[in-house]
Amino acid sequence: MKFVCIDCQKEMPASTNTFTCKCGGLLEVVHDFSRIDSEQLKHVFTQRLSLRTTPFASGVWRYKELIFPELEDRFITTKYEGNTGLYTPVKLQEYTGIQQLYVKAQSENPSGSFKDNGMTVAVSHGRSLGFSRFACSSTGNTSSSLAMYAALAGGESYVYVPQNRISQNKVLQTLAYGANVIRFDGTYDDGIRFLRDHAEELGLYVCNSVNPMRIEGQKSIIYEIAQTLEWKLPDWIVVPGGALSNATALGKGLHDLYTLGFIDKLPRVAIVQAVGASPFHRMVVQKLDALEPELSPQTVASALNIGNPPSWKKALRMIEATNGVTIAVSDVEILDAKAMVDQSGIGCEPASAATIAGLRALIESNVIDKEESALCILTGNMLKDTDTLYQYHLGETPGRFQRTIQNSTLNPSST
Ligand SMILES: Cc1ncc(COP(=O)(O)O)c(C=O)c1O
Ligand SMILES: N[C@@H](CCOP(=O)(O)O)C(=O)O
Repeated sequence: MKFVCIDCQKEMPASTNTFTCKCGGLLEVVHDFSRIDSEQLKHVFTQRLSLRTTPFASGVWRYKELIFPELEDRFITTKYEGNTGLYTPVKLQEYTGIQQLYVKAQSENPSGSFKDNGMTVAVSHGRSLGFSRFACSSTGNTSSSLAMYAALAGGESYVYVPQNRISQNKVLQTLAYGANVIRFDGTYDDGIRFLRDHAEELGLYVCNSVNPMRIEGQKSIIYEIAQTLEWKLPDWIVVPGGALSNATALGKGLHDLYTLGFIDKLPRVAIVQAVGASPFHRMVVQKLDALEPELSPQTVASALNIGNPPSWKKALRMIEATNGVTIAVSDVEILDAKAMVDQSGIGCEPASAATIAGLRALIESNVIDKEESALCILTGNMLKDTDTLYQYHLGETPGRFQRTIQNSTLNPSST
């Protein structure tokens, strides 16, 4: 395993805490899979499904050979993440208009979001390099996940969170896990810039998705989906787009599965952004040469409040490789889709529901045919942002699927 710069192709050992090449490009992990026997490995992955308490019971470390084969098991910090539910909710099928719909509930991860798939690998990599101080810039989910794994590893976490437009619940979850929470006036993008410039001098191991080990962990999401579906993926995979780590990891995982012969066809991918934070979508539809950052991203889906997604080049490569598409949806569309996800019994936070809103819009505009099959990745838990829930159902936020609380005198005739 080595790190390779995606811009100048310079190679470096994977035993480094520097995730940006001298030329400014992001690094990615390159494995040597030439000695892998895919059929035998499939068998091993199936056997590990029945494990309960070894690291291989994790839905990430089950695939260790494809993620971080060199890691000594004593460095693995795991909460048995992954192994999340794959559902086929009729309500969402009807709402989006597609005939076959799957949703993958990464919200069922231990800290409540998809970040755990990546964080277990980043923290384990950091530990193997001798780090015990971990850091991130975050809108709240990365920080909750990092705080949880750092605590589990007996280390310390330093998390930089924007003062405004993020969910209080996520900050509290982070704090409660014991993190050092540093609030600042700015956005996720400013925090990333700060860590890029200062993490090394502060002795901090950076756990954001600029760290290629995060991406290695997150690609297990598509491995797990493929294994559950007996290595046959739906026609479309739909992911939300903020910093674009989901999109990047999905691209890398699909590439692995296809080149190793685990799947014989690549699905198409749709990335859904929020209208108020959609620089990647704008770049794709306007065929711009480079991403033009959005200086003041603003969406109710606070996890998507990212104006300068670091991984845009990796995500673009994935869109090209899968003949993918991008779309932006409004806050109202996101909140109505979220209400439908919640009322289907699965539940998710606003950023995740962007996938359902996006799928619905792509079907309405005939980009996706309703006869095709699709899978939406639901990235975060519905209790991650109760302020937005309150505002939608009991406050002033417009929408179509509000529920009300009835007052009662506990008289049976009132039910
Ligand atoms: C719940 C949730 N959904 C979606 C996203 C956006 O995903 P990505 O940054 O990988 O594009 C985030 C934040 O990254 C998130 O926390
Ligand atoms: N929504 C994210 C922001 C992106 O973070 P990264 O870990 O992909 O760099 C968060 O939860 O902080």
